[in-house]
Amino acid sequence: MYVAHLSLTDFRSYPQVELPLDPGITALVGPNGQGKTNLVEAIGYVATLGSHRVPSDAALVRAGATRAVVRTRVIRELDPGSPRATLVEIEVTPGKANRARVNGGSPGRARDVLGILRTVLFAPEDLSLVKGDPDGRRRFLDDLLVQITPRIAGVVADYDRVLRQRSALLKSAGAAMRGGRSGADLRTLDVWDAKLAQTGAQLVVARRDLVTDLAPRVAQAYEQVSSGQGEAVITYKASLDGVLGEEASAEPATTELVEAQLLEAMGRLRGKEIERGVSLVGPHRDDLVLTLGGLPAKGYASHGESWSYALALRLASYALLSDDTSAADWGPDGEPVLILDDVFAELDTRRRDRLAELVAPARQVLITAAVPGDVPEPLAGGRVDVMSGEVARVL
Ligand SMILES: Nc1ncnc2c1ncn2[C@@H]1O[C@H](COP(=O)(O)OP(=O)(O)OP(=O)(O)O)[C@@H](O)[C@H]1O
Repeated sequence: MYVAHLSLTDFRSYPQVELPLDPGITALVGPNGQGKTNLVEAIGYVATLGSHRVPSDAALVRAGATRAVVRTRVIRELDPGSPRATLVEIEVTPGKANRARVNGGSPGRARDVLGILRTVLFAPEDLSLVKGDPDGRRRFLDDLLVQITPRIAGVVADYDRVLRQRSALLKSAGAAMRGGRSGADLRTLDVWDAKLAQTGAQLVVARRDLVTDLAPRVAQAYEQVSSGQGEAVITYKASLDGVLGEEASAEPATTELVEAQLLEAMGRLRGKEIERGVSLVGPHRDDLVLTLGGLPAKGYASHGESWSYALALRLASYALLSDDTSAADWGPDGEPVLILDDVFAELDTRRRDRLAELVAPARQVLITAAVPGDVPEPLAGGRVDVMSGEVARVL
């Protein structure tokens, strides 16, 4: 698939901009702060309903405006030689539920457009996948899951809601106990335990399966990027195992089994959870463990190795999505749009050339760079200059 057109209204620095795009390679080039990343961020938003730079939507709306609109025309080839265009329009209104329209139809839930466009975006922020806290790695897994199986977005949203409500209840149960009262809160807690176990189990199983599929691709991508220096191994570490012991994940992870395990773990932790007012077990406490040559990447890997690892995670995601022939909701041609935001300036020449070689054959690659010379020769395809909110194709 590829994006044939991007149109933005009041998104980031752009009051209005139109950007026609071709398949193949496009480098968006211009000095710092001119709006290159804003363009690719918008394309990534259509695929994931999130920004790779900020956790909430507020900064995406142009200062002074109340809502932003992102429109893309996505082309997907259902059969060779028969491309189909889908127009996706998302209205971003911070503080309210975002709305989306497909092919000019009536507005619906934004979540319903997930699966139409797939992207894999690699950016300097990805270094935190290796060096940062587990929440970034959990989001990495969930974003990828949603691109493969869009309905998982509903499970993630349900889990977050249940988690918030259960935590509130744990706090009030703790306060009641300290005040010498008990009763109603504990009975209600049983209901929320069941809900947390039910939605949490779906997420844990989906993530574990995803990591199983991703692991060999990460190992291969790391080897390619680093020219065979060090073995990259990824594993899913469930917080359940910390409560029930490693044998909890020894059996094949069916949803029913994990649901029962989560319930048992919550039962064991109840006193502690009430005391602390937080949910201590479940996918919100899990992690994706990254090791390099048998050592944890976080804390041991060098800066360059951490970069290669982050890149390997993205290239592996790209390979997985490209190989996934179920291709979300509407047929084949699921190869995602590959976005490389500001990355070449950060890589040494060897890694730069290696990356260029690996991504050059992709269906559509969008690159941002402040200096044209940072874009390696094999990727010097189409160029768009970005300057003061204007975009101009360089012929
Ligand atoms: N919500 C917003 N409203 C108005 N302007 C914004 C908003 N968010 C970001 N900007 C502006 O957008 C510009 C940054 O754009 P962007 O990050 O796309 O730059 P860039 O061309 O990728 O730069 P660099 O090469 O430094 O990465 C900044 O000038 C910033 O002030």
